[in-house]
Amino acid sequence: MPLPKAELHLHIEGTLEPELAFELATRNGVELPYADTDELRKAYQFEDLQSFLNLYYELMAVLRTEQDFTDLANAYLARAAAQGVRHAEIFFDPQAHMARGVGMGTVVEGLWRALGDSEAAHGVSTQLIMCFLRDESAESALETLEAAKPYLDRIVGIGLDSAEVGHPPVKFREVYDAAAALGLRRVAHAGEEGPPEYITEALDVLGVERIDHGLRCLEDEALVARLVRDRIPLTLCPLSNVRLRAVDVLSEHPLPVMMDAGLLCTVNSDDPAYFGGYAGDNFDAVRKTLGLGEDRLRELARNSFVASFLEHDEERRARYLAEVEAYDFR
Ligand SMILES: Nc1ncnc2[nH]cnc12
Ligand SMILES: [Zn+2]
Repeated sequence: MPLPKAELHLHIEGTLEPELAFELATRNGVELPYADTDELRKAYQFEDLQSFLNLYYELMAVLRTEQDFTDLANAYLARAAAQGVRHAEIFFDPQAHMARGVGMGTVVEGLWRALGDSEAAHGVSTQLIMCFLRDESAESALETLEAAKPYLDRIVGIGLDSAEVGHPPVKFREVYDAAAALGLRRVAHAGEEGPPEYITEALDVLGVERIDHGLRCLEDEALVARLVRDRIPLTLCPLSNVRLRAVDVLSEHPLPVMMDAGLLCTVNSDDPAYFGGYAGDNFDAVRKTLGLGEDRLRELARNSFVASFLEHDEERRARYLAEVEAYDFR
């Protein structure tokens, strides 16, 4: 049995495996510019975040109907469950679909058909976090929040993703204020490729409760001290960082340094279909390559539930935490 964990940084569109992409392309009559799954997999060589995003957005063209989103989410939940994920807070990118004429309702209802059954079908509790694309305009983000209003009972919070450099958090002050007024939780990608100032700004201007990635906080000692003091969780994604060249090789990933510094770190998969592994694979990789011992692995699993948005169900959080403490690594 794998170590129980929560996944807090997972883009559902980034779980689109080549096989499902081709299946949906056939179902929807969408032409993909790749002969087969092998050729597609060969395109998974990325130089940076943008080179990945280009393929990520291109492949989304196969997602058209509610059923497509249901199938996508069910495939992820089955894989996540097999790797010990007990709770998943799942990002989705509505603007990337609405730009193709796929409505907010299609996306949310489609995902919800899988998420609503997930506890019974997969043993995984779930929440949805709607992300705004930071390389789109602030007005577009506001329109997206407006379009989500009929579905807010299914959305726990908002996030900020896509191309980071040149799109500072402050650009989204208004939509984050509006979301907070609606009672939505707030997170944002910051310090993946962007500077540590973006992390500070996400905290001060957007009022985020967790930082997605946050890797570059290490360049600012005072910021690290603040993140430690305020117990701000970081949703790290080690395999993603290697594939997108935020770190050169996994053996040089700063996760152990960050944990030693007292940061509240979690380990997640980001876009597992593209980066070579799901949540459990990320745990396995840091265990083997970074030599993390049982105490550290248990700490990461504990942190994932501490950092999760389970305030509406503290009994459940306590149950998950008890599973982590009782876990026998042998
Ligand atoms: N790692 C990542 N960073 C920013 N935006 C993303 N969208 C999907 N994956 C992302
Ligand atoms: Zn991400």
